[in-house]
Amino acid sequence: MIEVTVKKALGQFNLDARFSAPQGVTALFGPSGSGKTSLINMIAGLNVPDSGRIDVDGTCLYDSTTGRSLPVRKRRVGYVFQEARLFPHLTVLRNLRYGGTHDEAQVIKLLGLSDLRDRMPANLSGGERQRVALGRALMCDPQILLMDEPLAALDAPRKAEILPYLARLRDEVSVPIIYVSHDMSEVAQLATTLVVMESGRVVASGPLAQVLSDPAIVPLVGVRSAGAVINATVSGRLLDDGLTEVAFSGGRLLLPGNFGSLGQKMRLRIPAQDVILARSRPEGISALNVLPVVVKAIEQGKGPGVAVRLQAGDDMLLARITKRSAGRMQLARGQQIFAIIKATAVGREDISL
Ligand SMILES: Nc1ncnc2c1ncn2[C@@H]1O[C@H](COP(=O)(O)OP(=O)(O)OP(=O)(O)O)[C@@H](O)[C@H]1O
Repeated sequence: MIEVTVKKALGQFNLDARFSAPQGVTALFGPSGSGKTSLINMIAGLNVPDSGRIDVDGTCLYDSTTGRSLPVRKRRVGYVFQEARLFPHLTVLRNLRYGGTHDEAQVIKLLGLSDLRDRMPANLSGGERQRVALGRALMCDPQILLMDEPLAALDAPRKAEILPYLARLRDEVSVPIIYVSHDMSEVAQLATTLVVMESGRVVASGPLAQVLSDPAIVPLVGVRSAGAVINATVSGRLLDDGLTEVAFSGGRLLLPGNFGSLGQKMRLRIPAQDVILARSRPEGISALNVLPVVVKAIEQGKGPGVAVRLQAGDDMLLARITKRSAGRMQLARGQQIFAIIKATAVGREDISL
C-alpha cells in the first residue's frame, strides 16, 4: 500500500497531491508540467515536500508532523528514467551489479538478460538498455520502483517488446511500482491503479477500469486517451478472415489479427471515440461487433461532446458521441441500447496478453 499526501511550492507552481494505491502498478498520468516527476522525486527523497506524509508498505518515508525524512539511500528506491543511464565502460552484468546483487539469477531470468550479460551498452538496442536499467534498479532490492516515462524514448516496436517484461514484473515481483506516463495505451496495458494529475493536483484516482469508465474522465485525459479497459479471454479464431474472437462478461468481440492462444486472458482498451450507439440493433452495417448495453451515466462536456458510461455484462464501456446525437437519440439513464465497435478500432497497442 502506498499513501501519499504532499504539498510543495516550486516557484510559481503549487503541488498539492494526495493518493493511495494498493499493490501493483500505479500509473501517474497527466499533461506535461502537471507535477508527475516532482511527485515521484518526493517519494524518492530527491525533493522534500513543504508538508505531508509518505508511507510505502507500512514504512513511513516522510512525515512533516514528526520531522521524519528518511535520506535517499535509506528509502530503498529503484529509479528508472527515460534514458537508461548505463555506464558505457561496463558490461551489462557489471552494470547490473552496480545496483546490488539481490536475486541476480531471478532478475536476469525475469528480464531475459542472460544472452546480453557480456555485451557493452553501446551494442544494445534502446529496449534492451531499458531492460538492463530495470534490472539494475531491481538488484538494489527496492522497496518501491519508480519509473519516469521509461518507454518514452523508444519507438513503437521497441515499446511493444519491453511491455510484456513490465507486465511480468507487475505479476511476479511484489514490489510496488509507480509508473509515470502520458501514453494511455501503455497505462491501460500495465496499470492496476490510475492517478490522473492536472496542475499539481490529483483530479482522479482509483482502480484502472473504474477510473477509465467514468465519463467525467474524458476532459481530464483528453478525447483521444479516453476509453474503457476490460478483461477478456481468447475464445476463437477466424483464420481465413485473420480475426480473433475474445469473450468478456458483456459478450464476444471480433478483433483484427491472430494473437494469444485459446483460453488466454487479456486486457483490452476500447477507445471511447470508436464506440457508436444505436437505439435498436442495426442491420446491414460493416461493423462486426454489436453489444447490448445499458446506459449508466451521461456526462455533458464543455464542447460538442457527451461521454456515456455503458454497462455490458459486469463490465463498463465508455462512448464519446456528440451532444447532438445524444439529443436525437433521447439518451437517458437506464435505457437498453446497442454499442457498435469496429474491429479495427482496437489496435495491437490496446491489447495486453
Ligand atoms: N525546482 C523548481 N523550481 C521551480 N519550478 C519547478 C521546479 N521543479 C519543477 N518546477 C515546475 O513544476 C511544474 C511541474 O514539473 P514536473 O517536471 O513535475 O511535471 P511533469 O508532469 O513531470 O512534466 P513532464 O511530463 O513534462 O515531465 C513545472 O511547471 C515545472 O516548471
